[in-house]
Amino acid sequence: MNTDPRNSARIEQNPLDEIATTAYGLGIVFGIALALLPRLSSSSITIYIMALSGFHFLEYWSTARYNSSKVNKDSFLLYNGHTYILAHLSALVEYFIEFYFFRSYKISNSFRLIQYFGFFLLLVGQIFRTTAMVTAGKSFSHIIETSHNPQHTLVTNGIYSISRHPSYTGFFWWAIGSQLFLLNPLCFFGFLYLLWTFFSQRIRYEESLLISFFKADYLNYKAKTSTLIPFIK
Ligand SMILES: C[S@@+](CC[C@H](N)C(=O)[O-])C[C@H]1O[C@@H](n2cnc3c(N)ncnc32)[C@H](O)[C@@H]1O
Repeated sequence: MNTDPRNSARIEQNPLDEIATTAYGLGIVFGIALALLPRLSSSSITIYIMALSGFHFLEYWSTARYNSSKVNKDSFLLYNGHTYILAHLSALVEYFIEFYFFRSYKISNSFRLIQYFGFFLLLVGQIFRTTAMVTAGKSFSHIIETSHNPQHTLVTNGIYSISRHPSYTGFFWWAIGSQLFLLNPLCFFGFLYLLWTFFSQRIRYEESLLISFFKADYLNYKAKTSTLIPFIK
């Protein structure tokens, strides 16, 4: 058993009432969406809500399980900035407006292939995201580390040998896939633009720090591993 206090979750950063309420709330949202699944003429919105609720639960769970010293009430990543909340609200608004005015397009069989592809991206995105958090373990942090701490080692194995930034790649394709799945053309392009801009800047900044921490080791890793986000080398 690991008794090193540096690896333990800090109780003052994890108010148990808040953690329990948040997890319960996410479970209720998931459960309501699941119960509505067979009752609606289009199931994509309920599956999207289940995927969103599952995503936020897994963010806390994988941090708590594999990176416990860094877990805190914000690890659910529910308050991920105004743009993030606005993006999901826009997706819901677009979906419902189009469902109201162009119902036949939203439930048409002609677009099934796009939806299947979107669902596939959503699923693969979630697998990349969670696997990255599990693989990186203590080297992972929701906030970019600006100084090198001794527990932070360079991770290049497992999913990090497939993509240099698997958690970002996963999040990128998850979000793009969700808009294909919802058949939301406006949010599809909006998400694509916002996410690409966000991740290209974040990766540039994160890598400048990683190079200062790991020097040639990171440069070698970078030279042989792609990001799997289009046009981000
Ligand atoms: C939110 S995590 C994202 C990790 C990675 N960019 C990804 O997408 O899987 C950010 C932290 O991970 C660290 N990090 C990124 N790539 C890493 C790697 N290959 N090995 C160790 N730490 C890494 C960064 O220093 C930063 O503090």
